[in-house]
Amino acid sequence: MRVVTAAEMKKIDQLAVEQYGIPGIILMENAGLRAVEVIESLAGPIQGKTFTILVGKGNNGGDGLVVARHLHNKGARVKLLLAVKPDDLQGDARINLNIWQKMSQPVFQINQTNGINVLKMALLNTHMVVDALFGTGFRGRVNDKLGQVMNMVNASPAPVISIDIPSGLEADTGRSHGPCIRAAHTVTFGLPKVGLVLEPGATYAGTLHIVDISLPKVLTESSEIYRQLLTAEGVAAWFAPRKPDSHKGIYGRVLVVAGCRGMVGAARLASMGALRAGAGLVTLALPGSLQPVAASQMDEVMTLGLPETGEGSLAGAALDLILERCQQADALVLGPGIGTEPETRQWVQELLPQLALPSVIDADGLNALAGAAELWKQAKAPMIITPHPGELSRLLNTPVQEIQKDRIETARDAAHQWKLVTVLKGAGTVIATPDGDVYINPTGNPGMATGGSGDILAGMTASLLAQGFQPERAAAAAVYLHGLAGDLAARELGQAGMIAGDILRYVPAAFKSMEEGI
Ligand SMILES: NC(=O)C1=CN([C@@H]2O[C@H](COP(=O)(O)OP(=O)(O)OC[C@H]3O[C@@H](n4cnc5c(N)ncnc54)[C@H](O)[C@@H]3O)[C@@H](O)[C@H]2O)[C@@H](O)CC1
Ligand SMILES: [K+]
Repeated sequence: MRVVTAAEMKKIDQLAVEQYGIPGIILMENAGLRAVEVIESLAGPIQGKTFTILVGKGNNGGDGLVVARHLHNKGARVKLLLAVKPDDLQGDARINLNIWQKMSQPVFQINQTNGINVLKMALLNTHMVVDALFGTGFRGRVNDKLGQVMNMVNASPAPVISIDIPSGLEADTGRSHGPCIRAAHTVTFGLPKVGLVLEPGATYAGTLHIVDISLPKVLTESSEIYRQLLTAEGVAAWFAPRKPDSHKGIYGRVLVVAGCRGMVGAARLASMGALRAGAGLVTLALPGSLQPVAASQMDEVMTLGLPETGEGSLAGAALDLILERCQQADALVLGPGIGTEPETRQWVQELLPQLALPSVIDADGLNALAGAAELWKQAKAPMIITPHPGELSRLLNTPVQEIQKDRIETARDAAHQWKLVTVLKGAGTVIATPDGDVYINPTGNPGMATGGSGDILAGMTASLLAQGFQPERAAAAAVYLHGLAGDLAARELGQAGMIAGDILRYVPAAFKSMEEGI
């Protein structure tokens, strides 16, 4: 599903009206009706319930007026508060205000002297607050009076449902520059807006309901919109069912080059991540002295001990052996826990241009390339890099704050510049392709900010590469399923106490949940 900026959504709305002849007021009516359906699904029968509806002057307010009318018709008590003077409303929003007034329904104005008191009383006795103050046309910050209103609504115990986007939120960034509604639910129209899927906007929006308002599919599926939200259906469609006459050779061989003294766990987690994501065979290549312990911990993974330095990291002498093993593998994971010795940096830089199999470069593999990222351009096969903001900061020589300011465009630039799939980890992981497409991941939770979580992802990604996935799909599907495994683990165990091993244990359940979620 595509994810749009405010300008892109506005253009789609405009084309729907001007090119396809769908009257704007029909779109508004559909928006309001769909919002009422969501409200009904959350609140149960509407008859006799009380709703407080906050209405702004733009089309978002117009949607709120449609909601008010239908809730009233279904027997609700509706308290409608306007943030502006009635005469400030124009166009379709004005038409809907007129209809509401002709139905002899009262309109309260927040700006009148007793406006705040009316709101205070309303909030004491309401089942739900409908926030239709601002939509995608919002810019900057609200004035103090509206700020006070928003703070009162946020402090009220009644659940808030935001229309299209929480008021006060910037649709293009997911940030707010002042007070902002914190919704329990958001009903958004046609397509999700960027600000609803990036943090902190995603948290402000609560549960997201994406509803159809009859916009033509050619507009909502236009390939001009380069951002997509990963969904269970979308990801599941990339997987073919296992053939009855399967054998392990079909599901690919993964070579994991990982681990050093003190970081054998990273190697283990990456290897097990590859197996849990379905690879047929996984071989772990690691410093020779660590082989016995790794082998004793994992029955299902083959191990290969390689020459090591005095400090217990893979030595330069391992390079040829790694290249030899690469010839027997379908995909490679390079980097988890290989350490940061200068010798490591050297052999990684030598290895990279010689790689001829699809590879995932992670963790210390990335650190070894800080200042030498251009080497990627010499690789002979597709590559995926999986940096967290700190690692990308070292690769780009850009401060972390700059990267976090615009995660989508930063990842997109990196993917374009280096011609490889770039997975920028963190809340709302972004997967960018060299062609300029971007996937945004909605799964995952703060409990996954725990050592070893990324090693599992690297293994899962290589696993899908080995199973024949195109690099961008391997990366996107692995990120989605890894996050889902984390969500399932958190649901069972809580965020604070879960560890990487728990994420690993829930990877099979994540696959199952994705398949069943269709
Ligand atoms: N055909 C369409 O365009 C449709 C639009 N829809 C709704 O329309 C919304 C977009 O409508 P609009 O473009 O009218 O935008 P909004 O409804 O977000 O309202 C913007 C209004 O608020 C004012 N404003 C912006 N920032 C402000 C600030 N900081 N303080 C005070 N006032 C501020 C603007 O000057 C403008 O008058 C969508 O979010 C959606 O809810 C839906 O009705 C479906 C159809
Ligand atoms: K809103």
